Amino acid sequence: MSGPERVIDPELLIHRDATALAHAVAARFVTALVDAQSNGRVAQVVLTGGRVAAAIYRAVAESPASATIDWQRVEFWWGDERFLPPGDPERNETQARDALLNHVNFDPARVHPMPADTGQTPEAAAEVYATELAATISALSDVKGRAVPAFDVLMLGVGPDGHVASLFPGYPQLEVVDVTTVAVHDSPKPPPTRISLTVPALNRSREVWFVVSGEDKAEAVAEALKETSTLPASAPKGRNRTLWLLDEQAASQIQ
Ligand SMILES: O=C(O)[C@H](O)[C@@H](O)[C@H](O)[C@H](O)COP(=O)(O)O
Repeated sequence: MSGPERVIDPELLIHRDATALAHAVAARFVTALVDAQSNGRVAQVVLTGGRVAAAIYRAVAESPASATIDWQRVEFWWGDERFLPPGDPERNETQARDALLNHVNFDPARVHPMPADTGQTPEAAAEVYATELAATISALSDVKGRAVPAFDVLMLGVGPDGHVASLFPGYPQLEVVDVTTVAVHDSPKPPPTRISLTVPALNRSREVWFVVSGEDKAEAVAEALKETSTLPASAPKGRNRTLWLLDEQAASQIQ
């Protein structure tokens, strides 16, 4: 029986604007990967979709410091995906390849996109991903039997409704705890069909980074930071650190 998990208070870092945020998170991302690799690990990162994430990926690709990363020893996962045909420009995988992966010397065997729609159901695709993920976040545990983090950095955008990945307020997937990956139908954010990691899977990371920009997110950010919040964005917590990486607009309603 594992003891109570330490409660990690969220840390807020507020940046002048979206551009400053993207470059600051890119610098943090580079450092986190270099630190993981300096500990002899393959750096395990979980990417997300959205405009803020895309700006961060571009800033990483443009950063001279990213040359200090051994990109062959970075393993890429996704926190969620739009269930669309392979190569669809709306897929988070396509966005990440265009903005980052196609500019670095990654190891294809270490890039794990969520399955595209090739005729199977999103449920079957979610199961395929859960199996692929299991090899990495299987029953790894420490000497006291506690599950240990599988990821070094897990990045999450936040929607105006407080969604993260493809876990939306009031949707049943938010409560799922017995599997790591689920299908989502009728998403309020188009496109409607998606695949998402569940909260327990999102929580298997040393660090969880919420990357949020814009006035339209300010209410969701302020709400998610309340102890009593039930928003999806209030659920993911890093084992070591939970960072809210914000610009001033997104932080403007925090009490
Ligand atoms: O597939 C998606 O759409 C994303 O995973 C989603 O969770 C996104 O990160 C947020 O909606 C924030 O998006 P923006 O950064 O574009 O506001």
